[in-house]
Amino acid sequence: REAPLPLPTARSAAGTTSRRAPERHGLSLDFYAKTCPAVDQIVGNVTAERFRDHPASGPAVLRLFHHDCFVEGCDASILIAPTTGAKAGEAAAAGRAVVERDMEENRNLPQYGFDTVEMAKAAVERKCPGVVTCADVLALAARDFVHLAGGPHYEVKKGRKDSKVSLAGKVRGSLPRANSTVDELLRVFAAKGLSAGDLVALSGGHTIGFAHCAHFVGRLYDFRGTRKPDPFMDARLVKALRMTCPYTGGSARAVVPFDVSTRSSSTTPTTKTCSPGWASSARTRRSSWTRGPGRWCRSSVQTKARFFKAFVASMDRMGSIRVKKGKKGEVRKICSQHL
Ligand code: HEM
Ligand SMILES: [Ca+2]
Repeated sequence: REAPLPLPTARSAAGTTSRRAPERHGLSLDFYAKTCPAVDQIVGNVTAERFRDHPASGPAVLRLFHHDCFVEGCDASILIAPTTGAKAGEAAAAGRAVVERDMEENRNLPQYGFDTVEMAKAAVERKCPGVVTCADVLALAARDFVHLAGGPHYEVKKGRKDSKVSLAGKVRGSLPRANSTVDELLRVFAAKGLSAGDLVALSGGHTIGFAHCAHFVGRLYDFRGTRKPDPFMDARLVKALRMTCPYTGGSARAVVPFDVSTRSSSTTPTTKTCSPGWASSARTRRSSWTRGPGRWCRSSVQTKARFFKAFVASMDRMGSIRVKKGKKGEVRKICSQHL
């Protein structure tokens, strides 16, 4: 019997560095107490309606929040509209992307995620014009959808300013990729001040949502030139995924839910978090944890309560990355356009 691994709980993750996110970044729960006291509720009305009419908005918004915070901090830089018209032609001709959304990493972020944030922001603007930032609306909406989808509820600290720029050049290397090794993921997270514990907990975001077949089809049929599936993947999972994702001739638009049912698997957070999403990158033998990435993952999300606690703490840390204050930022009126 192997000795139990240290658990990457919220406390140990925070304790590994001197980070004290909330105070350091000056975010607070009552930031809009005087200027827009009902902001949580106003956003909540919109997210509840969107979840009812268009549930896929939930994962879309959660992912937006992640893609925002990892590139230049949580400043709504991801929300600036992609290049269109003459400028798009010029940029394409020069082989150059302009804003973050022009980059390949962000191209398949679903439009309904952006629309949802825009709707929530419009509702807030009607009640408290020019006060609440898009960055804060995004943080609140992401929180709402986590809860609506059956996850934990938590309070969101506010006070983030919106960015004055959105630059395509800042994207490369800032976001984790589907084929990153664990070591690469750890580096990307560390560069944002996030620990291995945060990486595991936040991967729980993949409890909801969808992935395009292209991200993993090689692992289903020809893992690293072996003409066999990835040996680290559960055979039932491979079978289930192959039904949606043929090796050739499939639709580039086909997606599968992260939380694929393998029938005999239970629906504990352990299975959900550590299965498709985790198996994907936690397989490399070169990593320090690889003697049992699954085991490491499983041990940290053993119980729902523990996983929820770690997830909430890590969301708070992710939501505090490089927050802009004062004149360093703006309060946009429409999230897709700078002032
Ligand atoms: C740990 C490193 C991560 C990697 C390698 C990763 C990778 C991916 C990939 C490849 C997809 C599928 C995209 C598509 O095919 O359209 C995806 C979707 C998603 N990711 Fe991540 N991601 C990571 C971290 C996160 C974090 C930190 C969160 C938020 C807490 C998150 C939330 C989501 C959500 C909710 C979706 C589904 C989006 C939808 O259905 O519209 N991811 N991710
Ligand atoms: Ca950003």
